[in-house]
Parts: sequence; C-alpha cells; structure tokens
Amino acid sequence: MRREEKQVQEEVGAVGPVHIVVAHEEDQGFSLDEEALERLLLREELCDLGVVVVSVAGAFRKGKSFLLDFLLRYMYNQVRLGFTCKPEWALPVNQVRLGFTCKPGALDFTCTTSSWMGGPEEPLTGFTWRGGCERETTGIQAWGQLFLVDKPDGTKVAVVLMDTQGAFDSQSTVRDCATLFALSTMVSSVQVYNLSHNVQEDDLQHLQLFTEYGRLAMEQTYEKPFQRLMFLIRDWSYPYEHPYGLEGGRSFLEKRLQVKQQQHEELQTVRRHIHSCFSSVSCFLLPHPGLRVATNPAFDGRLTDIDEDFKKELFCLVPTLLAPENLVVKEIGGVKLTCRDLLHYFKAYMKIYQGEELPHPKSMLQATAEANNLAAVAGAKDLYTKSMEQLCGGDKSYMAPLELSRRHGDLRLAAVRHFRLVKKMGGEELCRRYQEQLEAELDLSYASFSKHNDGKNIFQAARTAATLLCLVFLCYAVSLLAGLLGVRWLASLCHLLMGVALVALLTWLYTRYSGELRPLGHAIDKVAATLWEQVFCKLFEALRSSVPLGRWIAAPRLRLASNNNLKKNN
Ligand SMILES: Nc1nc2c(ncn2[C@@H]2O[C@H](COP(=O)(O)OP(=O)(O)OP(=O)(O)O)[C@@H](O)[C@H]2O)c(=O)[nH]1
Ligand SMILES: [Mg+2]
Repeated sequence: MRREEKQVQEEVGAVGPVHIVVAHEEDQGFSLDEEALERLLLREELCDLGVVVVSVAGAFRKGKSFLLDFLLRYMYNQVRLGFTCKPEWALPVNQVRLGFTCKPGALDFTCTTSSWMGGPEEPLTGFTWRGGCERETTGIQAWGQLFLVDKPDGTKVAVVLMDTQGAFDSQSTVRDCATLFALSTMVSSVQVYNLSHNVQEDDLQHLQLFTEYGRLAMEQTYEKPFQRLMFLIRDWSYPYEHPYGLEGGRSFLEKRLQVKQQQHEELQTVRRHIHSCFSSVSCFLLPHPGLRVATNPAFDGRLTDIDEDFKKELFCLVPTLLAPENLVVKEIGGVKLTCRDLLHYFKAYMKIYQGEELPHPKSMLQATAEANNLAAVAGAKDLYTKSMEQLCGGDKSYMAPLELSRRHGDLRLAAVRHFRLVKKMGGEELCRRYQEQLEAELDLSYASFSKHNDGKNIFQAARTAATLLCLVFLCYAVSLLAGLLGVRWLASLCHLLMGVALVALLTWLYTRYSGELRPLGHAIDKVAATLWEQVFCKLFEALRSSVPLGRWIAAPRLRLASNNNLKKNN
C-alpha cells in the first residue's frame, strides 16, 4: 500500500459520526452542537462549495445506520476525501466506474465484492448500528468528514451524510419525532424515507405531518419547500408484482401515490400534500438481507452473511444516491446553498424548533379528541348564541336585565347539556377541560349581549345628560333656598357647580354628536355614572322606601348589576 493511501486510511479510521443535534434525555429537548457543525462545515477549502446532504430517516430499528455505512464505503472508495484535496492523495478509483446510472440487471454483480462494497469478511463500521429491539441512534448525526466530489459538469461539491434518530421509539413524543424528521428534511437535498415491507397509509400520514411541521418552520413559504424524497422499502417481498430496484419502485409508487377521483378526500389530500412538498419523489425496493442480518446477534455486517439479492440491489441503490451525476446540491427557494449557508439555515431552523411559537404536533388520538371536543364546544356555543339572538339580538327591544340574566342561565345550562351529550373521544378529564372553556366563552358572550341590551335602554343612553340636568336642577333649587336664607357662600357654590355641570353637559353633547374628544366624553360619562349611583340612586331609593306604594316602582339600574347577576347565576 502506498504511503499516502495508508496515511489517508489512518485519518479515515479516526473519523466517526458527530452528534450535531443532541437529544436531552432529561427534558426531552434537542440542542444544536454549533461548534461541531462549524468544525464540519466551515473548513476553509470546503465552506464555499455547494453542499449535498443525504439523510436517512424513518422509524427506529429499520436498518438506517446499517445502510448509511454502505454509503460511507461507497464515498470512501469512490471519491477523494474532503480534507485531502490534493490529487496525489486521492484514493485509487477502483473497479467500479464513477457515475454510472443504475439499470436493473445491467450490472455484473460479481465485481461488487471486490469494489466499493468492501471485502467479504470485513465488519461493517461507521455510523453505529446493532441488532436488538432498543433504539440506537439519537438526535441527528453527521459523518465527521465531508466528501469532496467532482461532478461531471466540472463543479465541486461537498457531500454530508446524515443519520437521524428513529421515529416512534418508546421514549420520544410525536413532537420529538416530527422535529427531527422535519429538521433533517429541511436541511437535506435527498431525504431517504426508510420503510419496511410496504408503504402503508399511516407512513404517508406521518410523512404529511412531519413535512407540514417542517414547512411551518420555514420563514418563507416556497412552492416546493423540499428537494428529493426517496421511499426506500426494505424487506420488499413482492418482486413478482413490482421487481426490486428503482424501476419496480417507480411503478409501485406511481400506483400508491395515485390520486383518483373516487378516492376519499382524506387519501387524496395526503397524496397531493406529498407531491406538493418535494420537487421529486422516487422509490427503491430492497429485498430482505437474509436471516443472519435480521436475527443473528453475532452478525457484524460482513458481506458473506448478507443475501446475494440484497447486495446486488444495494450495489445499485448506493450509486443512485451518491454517484457524482446524481448528487444534487441543497437548494432553498431555488438558491443553491454552500456549506457556510447550510450552517446558518441549520441554526435558524433549530432556533424555531426550540422556541414556543410553533404548535405542538400531537398523536392521532390526542388531535382527534381535541378536534371532537372543539367541535362540540362550537356546536353548543352556536346553540346558545342563536337562542340569545332571538331573545335580545340586534332588532329586538330592550329587555329587563333580570329577565335576561335568568334566560341566560337557562340557555347556558342547555348549551352545556348539549356539549356533554355529543359523543367525544379523549375521556372525562379532557371533556371537563373543554366544558370549562365553553362555560367561560358563554359568560363572555352573555356579557356582550347584556351590554348590547343596556345600549337599547333609552335612559341608559341619556343617563349622563339626565344626571347632569338633575345636578343643574338640584344646584338651582339649593341656591334659591340658600339665597332666601341668606347663606351667600352656599348660593355662590351652587352657582359654580351649576356652571360646571352645564359646561360638562354641553361638552358631552358635543362629543356624542361629533364623535370627537371621545376620552373627554368617557370621563364625563364616568363622573356622571358615579354621581348617579352614589347620590341620585340613593336619594331615589330613600324616597321609594318612604313613600306609600313606592315598592311598585322599579328600582334604578346600577352599572354593575348585570355582572353581579351573572355571578349569582353561576
Ligand atoms: N430485516 C432487515 N433488517 C435489517 C436490514 N438492514 C439492517 N438490518 C438489521 O436491522 C438492525 C438494526 O439496524 P440499525 O442500522 O441499527 O437500525 P436503525 O434504523 O439505525 O435503528 P435506530 O438507530 O435504533 O433507529 C440490525 O440488526 C441490522 O442487521 C434490512 O434491510 N432488513
Ligand atoms: Mg441508527
């Protein structure tokens, strides 16, 4: 082995996966390791090159990291290393030609074991993978080295390989899964959606949820916010219907993502959403790798233990993603990103997901239960509002406040009963929470109906004027009496008060007529209302109780009467 090659391989050996998004077990949150990302993306010789990001995401324990290690093998064997730009350091481009396009059946597979796939007994290393049922990868990891590739058009690009935490493990919430999937989709130019056996409807629904969560966090809304999506279906068992590989995947996906007129709207929406999110969607059908891979705890990734069919298709799949002519530079809004740009976007997106402005994605049951309860609240509130409209709506005449409050009590009860009778998911506790919300909304509606009703009371509308006139009259009467009795200072004071009341009255009339000086009008209203409640009502009350048959006269209305009645009713 040449000295340079040896040196390169030693350096390769020292490189490993780097955690760029770190998952925190304690608070279920994620944080970006900015330093690690900067070290990776801001290398002087690479930072201004177009960046290609290939990410693999999907449910946990489905062989994502295992696959990525083959992508690594391909890169290490096919391209020059990012940090070794000097041509004399380049690894030998060996048996397999760079940049072939995959045609099923057109490859002579016998050459693969001696090519980029590695030696037959070589254990598979790189991103950590293992057997077992517990999750392995957490957060988002990138390979600790970028690969520098010369594209056929002469441009140089830097390739990032990215592994993500598997979705739906027993320790992550829907929000965690959505955040990681969305983040990796937003920063990658090719997202490999790793699935097992088939594309189920829930796989599409999850993809819809996660990509929508991604789209929400993007500052501008682009027509197609994400670039390439590849459905990678592992353990494909129906090659007699759709053959393994890209061609079989194309015919399978075409059928699966077809939007038909007779389809339910829900199914059509999911499919339209996926087409609208990605500029290109493809599919690859990969066979089962054999029982030793899937079930043998001692399996270490060596090729001799893997089924021939799997290796053959893998040999085709990897260049489909990574051959120089198939590499796509990451674009956002039609602008190609460099490694440096990617760093900024990563930081910005992470900040959005760490903030609180995005809604929290929920589990299907939780979301459905909340939708059920919200619909029931809306139905009950509608019932209440319609009945109240009929009772005291816009064109109805003024209604006695006590009667209005009593009717509100009845209708409120009926609305709550209606809410409780509607069948809802989510259990009693959720139902109680929404009932409380409904009751609060009904009380708020009542306050507004009550105000509107008060507005129809002629005296209410003219109360300020009446109060000020009463004050003028009272001052006049007292000044006359004081004049007769010779108490001149009192007479003068009453004249002064009378003058003030008259000026206030004229000003109030002006504000009401012109709509100008409204704060002044409000202040006069307030003073008049206090005067009315504290002086005139008390005088009137005293008079009412001292005069025979006085109790037949209705008591004057106080400003806060409606609110007090409301509380009593509750
Ligand atoms: N059935 C099957 N098993 C596979 C395949 N590829 C890898 N495996 C096995 O799946 C197991 C998990 O592999 P990993 O690569 O660690 O899976 P992962 O998706 O990265 O898992 P997490 O990191 O926990 O999300 C290993 O035992 C692999 O041998 C495949 O195509 N089919
Ligand atoms: Mg993994």
